[in-house]
Amino acid sequence: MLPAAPGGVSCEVTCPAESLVTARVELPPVPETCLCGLPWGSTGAVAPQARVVDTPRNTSGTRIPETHVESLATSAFNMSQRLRGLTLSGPALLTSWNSKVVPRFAHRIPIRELHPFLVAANARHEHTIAFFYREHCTHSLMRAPLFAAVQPFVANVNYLWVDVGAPSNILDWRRYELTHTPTIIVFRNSSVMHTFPDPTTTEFGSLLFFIMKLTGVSDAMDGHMDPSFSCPIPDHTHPIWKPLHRSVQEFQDAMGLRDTQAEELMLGDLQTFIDLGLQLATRDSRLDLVLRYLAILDQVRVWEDEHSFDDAALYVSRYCSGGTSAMLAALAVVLAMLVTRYTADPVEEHHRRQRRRARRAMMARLGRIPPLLLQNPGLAPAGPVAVIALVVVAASFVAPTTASSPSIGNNNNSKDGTKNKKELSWIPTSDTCRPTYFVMGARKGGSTSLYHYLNAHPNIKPYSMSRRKTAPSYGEVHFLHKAHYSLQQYNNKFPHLKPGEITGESSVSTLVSYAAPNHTMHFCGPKVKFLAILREPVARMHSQYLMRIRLGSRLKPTVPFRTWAIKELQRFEQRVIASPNWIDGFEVKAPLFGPSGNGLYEGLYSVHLRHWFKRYPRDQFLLFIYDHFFKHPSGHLKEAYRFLGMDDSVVRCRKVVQRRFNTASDNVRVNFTESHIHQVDAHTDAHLKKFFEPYNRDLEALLNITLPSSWFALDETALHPDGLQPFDPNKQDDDDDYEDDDDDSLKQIQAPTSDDDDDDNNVGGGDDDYDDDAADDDDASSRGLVRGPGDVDDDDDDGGA
Ligand SMILES: Nc1ncnc2c1ncn2[C@@H]1O[C@H](COP(=O)(O)OS(=O)(=O)O)[C@@H](OP(=O)(O)O)[C@H]1O
Repeated sequence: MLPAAPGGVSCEVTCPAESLVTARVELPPVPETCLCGLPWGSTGAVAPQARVVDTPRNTSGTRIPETHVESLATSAFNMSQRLRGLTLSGPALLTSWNSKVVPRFAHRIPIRELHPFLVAANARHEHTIAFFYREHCTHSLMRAPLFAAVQPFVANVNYLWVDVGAPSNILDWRRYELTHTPTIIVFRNSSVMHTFPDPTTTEFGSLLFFIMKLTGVSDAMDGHMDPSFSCPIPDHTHPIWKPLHRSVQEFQDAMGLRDTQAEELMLGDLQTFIDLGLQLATRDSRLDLVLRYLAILDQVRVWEDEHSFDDAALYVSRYCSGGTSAMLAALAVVLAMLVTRYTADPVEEHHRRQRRRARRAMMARLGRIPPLLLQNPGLAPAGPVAVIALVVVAASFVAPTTASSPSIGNNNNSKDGTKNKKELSWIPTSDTCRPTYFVMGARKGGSTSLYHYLNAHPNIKPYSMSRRKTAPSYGEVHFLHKAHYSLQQYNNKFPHLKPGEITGESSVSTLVSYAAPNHTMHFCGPKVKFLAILREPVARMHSQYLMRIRLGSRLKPTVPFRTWAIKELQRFEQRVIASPNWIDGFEVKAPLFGPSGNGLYEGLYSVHLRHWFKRYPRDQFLLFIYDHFFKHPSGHLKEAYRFLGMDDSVVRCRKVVQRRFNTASDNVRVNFTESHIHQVDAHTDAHLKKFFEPYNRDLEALLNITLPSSWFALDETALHPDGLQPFDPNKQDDDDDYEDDDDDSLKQIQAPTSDDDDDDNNVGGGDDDYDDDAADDDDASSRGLVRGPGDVDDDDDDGGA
């Protein structure tokens, strides 16, 4: 973003990936910040105000007329006001519908009928020009009049409107290699002659452009070309599609609206639609609809790795093709904002009263807003957008902000200890999760000890295992990264809490899970807190290796540490090669491994933390360095208590921290005597340290800390120019060293099976040695934990303590 210009805001406007133009425009003043990354398709009646401050060009370097960019930018800007992170792209699309520039398609054939048609046309040696559209693709609709306008001038050709229809037509989409709508394809003798995905110019019309291109006069138009824009056809092979599509359907079903009905309702009477949404937002029974829709947005966000609801809404609108979804997404965002503002944090019964009061206040204010709007003629042109805007502004006026809310465990008091009636609390319902803090790792970082130390506090209650529990709790629930359980089943794993009490869990895969931040936000809300102990990555890796051998968990005692390290490095590199975009500037863009992780991947703390920081503010994390924590454990434990809002004077911390949990001797299953091959030799240590060095430096920068020098200390002379070398270069690493997991005792400790795909959506394909259940092996068995059969899937457990 550029610095604000006098009297306005400058921002870099870049079209989404499928568009072509990059330009910098100066925009009128807006609250907070300016809006970037708008869909260029959001056009409509606007008052031009944006000013281009450099020369817009498309990706092929062609200069784009400034006036055109200005009008598009202004149009998008005006219709998509940014309000506290919200882009109302739905209403923006809606405006173009309402303006009635777009006729409904008069002539159409479904794509399924196109092939027989072409075969028949072929028999007659005819050409066919087909305009592929989707009913709810705004861009298709906007191009349609241009296509229609040219029709009278086209002779001796079949002129077709082809409805690409629903996902069930995917084979036909593939047959014609359709990726976007609108697309124009010219067929000759029933085979494709030319394909023009969204060939569009506002001045000449898409087909006219096509004809000019055919006749060779198109070069003359280059200076007048628009940036292209179109609706991508959803990738139905992508794993997200099914849940996304299902969620959208469920949402619309739950609202009692078919897609077209919703659309008509919106088009016919936007105010009614908004009123309906607001009613939903104020009724308990319907809040889950909003949350459900947020789940859709979350899915999209996980997929696209976007940063805010408006981006997610944008993608929903694209992948669900059109105005309805965009509108619903935008509306859902508004509602969600209202909901989250009015249902902020923890637990107890008396907070329900607060919530009821808050809801009454909200309803009163909402009831007042439309008349206010009507009385203010200045707001009239903004219409529906302003309605939503004012609702949001009004809601934020009466509701507390996240920053001002109290910390967990002390949620009824403001920071200075006085009661603040305006501060509302997050009330866990069946829709929210019971734990309010998470020890998130790192694996082998001492998290078991930390979790036990925390639980020594009388008001911090541990994760409760089932009634049939056979071993002490280690706090791993495997919910946030795998979603094996329903929320209710998850909550049942925790005790019921009295006022002033909190509970939490410790699943060491949480830190590295790509899906967990979104899951946590979705199920546990914005106020939960996180603790982690970060251990020097090579030591951490070594500890993990030894644990696996001691437990006989997929690693034979004959495998030297160096061999395992090489194998892990290779796995890491293979995954990186398979997913070249997984990281960008130490920011993870794609999950490289599932929760089973990888010896190296798990030590890239900055990468994982940065992913978390995108979802939760930094001050909700308490991060310890292993070396520091265990040097002065009692002082740091007190700090952890205070961080969780608990009184640190009621526990004798010095006594509590005397015990070490989950040490080497706690997790021995096989007869194993450590020898030199199990140690970290200088060569391996040097190469691994070298590997981790940039990530550790990045961690220092991210957390603004100085790590202990031991994290970087390496013996340069032990480095080999060709990288980490096996003990015997002639000996291939034998996969037999990595045992198949046919050990029943290990199977017992796996998390319950589920039809759910791995939420982390590994790239790089399967690695049989390391499936996701290995994570659970690590999490559970690593701690010497022996679960009884009922402990892992005892979903009927009422969890009561
Ligand atoms: N008080 C104290 N001081 C120093 N070190 C300690 C302490 N408590 C736990 N530990 C060490 O932490 C390692 C176990 O970490 P985790 O509990 O996070 O392991 S796990 O991922 O949950 O399996 C494990 O490390 P290794 O012994 O190297 O395997 C524990 O010894």
